[in-house]
Amino acid sequence: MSQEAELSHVRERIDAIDHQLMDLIAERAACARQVALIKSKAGDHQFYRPEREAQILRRIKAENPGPLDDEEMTRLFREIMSACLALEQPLAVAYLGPAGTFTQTAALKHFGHSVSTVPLGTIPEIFREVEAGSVHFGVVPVENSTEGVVSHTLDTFMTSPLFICGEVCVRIHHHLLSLESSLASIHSVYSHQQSLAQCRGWLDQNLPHAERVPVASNAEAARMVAERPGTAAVASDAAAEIYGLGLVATRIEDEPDNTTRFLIIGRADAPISGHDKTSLLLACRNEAGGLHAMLTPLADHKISMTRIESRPSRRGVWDYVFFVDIIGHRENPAVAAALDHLRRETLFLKVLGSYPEAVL
Ligand SMILES: C=C(O[C@@H]1C=C(C(=O)O)C=C[C@H]1O)C(=O)O
Repeated sequence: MSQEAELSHVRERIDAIDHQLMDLIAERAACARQVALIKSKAGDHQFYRPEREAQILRRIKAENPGPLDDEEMTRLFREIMSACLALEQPLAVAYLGPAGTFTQTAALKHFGHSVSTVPLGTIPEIFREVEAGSVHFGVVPVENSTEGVVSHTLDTFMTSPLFICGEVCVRIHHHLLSLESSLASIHSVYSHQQSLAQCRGWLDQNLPHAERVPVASNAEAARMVAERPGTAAVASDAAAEIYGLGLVATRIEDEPDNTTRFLIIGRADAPISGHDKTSLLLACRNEAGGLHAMLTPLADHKISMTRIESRPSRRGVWDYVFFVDIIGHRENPAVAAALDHLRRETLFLKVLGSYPEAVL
């Protein structure tokens, strides 16, 4: 067979597969519509089901036959589900803007591209809009593998009635964006203070004399730099594209596997998915053994803790509060028993939410 004939044979096969795929996706979308009808009839307006989506994505990952890797395969299914859900209920998701931030990347990674993303200026504003019901969910950064905790997010949870209903991790690559084409012409570098910190080593080495200017977000830095010759921003390639900037240097983060974890916040948490986490806010007695007494119930019920963070309470009543993440859903019997026990051992316990462990 000639190369032409061989190619056209395989292409015919691809066309036929695409046709089948389209029919199957359309059939899937019709099923999602049917689900919406059944839910509406029962007066259930919870169209978005994070636990069900997590289960589907986990199954896709487990059954993926290759040659596409798990990340690619789950990403494709993430988008199919996102489009199907949009037929049931178009979701509005607030994130820390402006357009082009890593928080927007996190929102799209978690929900897929069929949601509308709403940029807001500050973390407390995101909480307020979700509370007010003007958006369905919010996405906020909570911790970075190099720089640690995003304290603003934790502090906002102390007074918020909202729940955590999901988590998503994004690999962060920082680039140096500018109107200039050489490092020698750059006298100031703008970015969010976390990003400046994540690139400290590179900046010390390559731009030791440039002033570092912390601003509200990386994307805001890119927006400002687009109007200021002689400056540069540390931000994402999405921001470079949106604000028309060139990349003077790429991947300038000090840690190659620099990852940020984001939380999805909503007015309710998520039902059991089978692989869940629970986030807690605790205050213990300010006395010898206080912290020990707080952790004993977790150990007694064999609950693993994945994170513990202390923050000044800023309320005067307790000196410090602790943010603790544990494995398991609050409705799992062992977790429920540990929480009962914890309630007796601590001055204050608030369950910030149970939610599926990140799949993507
Ligand atoms: C179809 C449903 O509703 C939504 C859409 C889903 C999908 O497309 O698979 C999954 C969960 C929900 O977010 C459902 O609840 O099963």
